[in-house]
Amino acid sequence: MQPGGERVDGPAALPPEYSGAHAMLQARDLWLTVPARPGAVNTQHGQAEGSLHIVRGASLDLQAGVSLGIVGPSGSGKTSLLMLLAGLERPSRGSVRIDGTDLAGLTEDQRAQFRGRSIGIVFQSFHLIPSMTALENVAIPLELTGRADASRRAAEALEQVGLSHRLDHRPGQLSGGEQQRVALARAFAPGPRLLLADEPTGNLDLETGGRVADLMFALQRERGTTLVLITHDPALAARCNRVLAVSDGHLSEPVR
Ligand SMILES: Nc1ncnc2c1ncn2[C@@H]1O[C@H](COP(=O)(O)OP(=O)(O)OP(=O)(O)O)[C@@H](O)[C@H]1O
Repeated sequence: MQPGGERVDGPAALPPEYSGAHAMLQARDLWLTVPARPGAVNTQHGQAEGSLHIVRGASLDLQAGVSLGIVGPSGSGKTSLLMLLAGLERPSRGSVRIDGTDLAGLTEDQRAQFRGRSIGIVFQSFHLIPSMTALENVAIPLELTGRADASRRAAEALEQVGLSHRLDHRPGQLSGGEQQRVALARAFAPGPRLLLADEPTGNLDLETGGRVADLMFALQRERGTTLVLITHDPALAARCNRVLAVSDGHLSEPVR
């Protein structure tokens, strides 16, 4: 990683507060270091036993409304990096600022509230609550952030992903593509400034995955949401404004 991190510029018509030096998402020298198993020799990075550096000095600046694809081999640290950006993991070193808020300055509860309002997350395996209907799954984050009209907004969000005829279906009664569309509705419904997507098409066949990706990019552009997309698929990553690669915990320009 170059000193100062990777700068990813936004589209031409950015609001003034997010142009220039004001990055919407700013990660600085992020490290995630965990203890290696007692007695285990850490050969992964050729270093002494005792600690495992899963993310190693990742930095980036991302302007509002920009999409960034992150590629890299299995086990290289992509999901771990995303967890740091979401504030779901605490960095061992470094900082994450989103819309000017330093995640380290928030308590656990404040971070959860902040995430609920400002960050949408989409996972490979959907992570819907099986006992709840599509409508309830989408309404939950809205209720948690205190929206009085959660149910109406959830219904609108499901309509926007073409699922107004599936409001009362539980995840087990939905196809994989439909479940991921529910997950997209859930992620976008609170109007997040940042969407973090971890292999959102990884559990879907090519055609269904393509349709889910089309929908995700359409919503992202329409809402001006900043997107960080993790994927194994170079073609999907290439749909983003910019692509970076993770290798052995390092973030860098991908090798072409
Ligand atoms: N809390 C943890 N403790 C120990 N090792 C961990 C922890 N979290 C992740 N790892 C290890 O760090 C490495 C990176 O994991 P990560 O899930 O970030 O990779 P990835 O690039 O997302 O992989 P994949 O593409 O297969 O999902 C893996 O070897 C994983 O086993």
